[in-house]
Amino acid sequence: MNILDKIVVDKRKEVNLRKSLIPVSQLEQSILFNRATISLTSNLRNSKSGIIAEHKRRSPSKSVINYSLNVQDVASGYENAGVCGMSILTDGKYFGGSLDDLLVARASASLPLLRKEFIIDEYQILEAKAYGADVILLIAAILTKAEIKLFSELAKSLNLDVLLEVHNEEELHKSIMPSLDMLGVNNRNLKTFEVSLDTSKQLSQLIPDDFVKISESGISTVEAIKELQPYGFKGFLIGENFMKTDNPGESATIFIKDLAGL
Ligand SMILES: O=C(O)c1ccccc1NCC(=O)[C@H](O)[C@H](O)COP(=O)(O)O
Repeated sequence: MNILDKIVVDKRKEVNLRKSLIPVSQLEQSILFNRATISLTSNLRNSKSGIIAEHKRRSPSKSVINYSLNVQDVASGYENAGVCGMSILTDGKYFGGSLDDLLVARASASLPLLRKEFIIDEYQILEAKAYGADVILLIAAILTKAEIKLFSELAKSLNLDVLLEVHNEEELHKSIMPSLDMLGVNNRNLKTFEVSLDTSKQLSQLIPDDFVKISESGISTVEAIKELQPYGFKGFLIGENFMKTDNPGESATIFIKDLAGL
């Protein structure tokens, strides 16, 4: 079993429990459920930096990253830095996150918010909307083609953007469909946890131009972004590099200024 398999086993139990505690009708009554969403896809198309900054307390690859920050400060710091969007890990067991983190970020910043979650059930997409997300992540490695279609079409019907994540060519081939907005290549090998930008570079040429391309994981320098931009990447998802510091917003500000050559 690789780490994704383990996460999915736990996630199925968690989602079943959540469904038994909070019915869909209650999610639909959330005051956020009918809010107008903000498009990360449009922000990325019009941005020079393309930075999507993540809130990430811990991870399977790095263990503890930072438990001493509050989401409100991180979200407003990222917004002041000028990032295009914010990613919020809502998984508790492996990443130390929660749906409350998403709610607090929603109240603290007007950025497009990505619910970074291991989505295996339509219920989690309704949760994402009810807790203030603008974008959902679908991970090709844990979904069938039929599930990708069903989940992405549900998300679009709720005006949520859809980011589909792949690790290899096979996942990419089964996933391409019009109900996706963005295609993300994850540079982290989930068997070894090694990261290589070559994964993004190799898969980039197979991604049709209709989708905004995002490179995810292991990005810690401005040079890495400059290396990836010629391959057509418009978005760069950065977690640990900002979150390991005392002030992720300030780190993102310095990073974005460096990138712009200021
Ligand atoms: O980060 C991990 O260890 C991890 C392990 C298993 C599944 C997913 C994982 N990370 C989720 C992410 O996609 C990253 O948090 C995101 O791309 C940012 O990565 P980084 O900049 O390297 O923190």
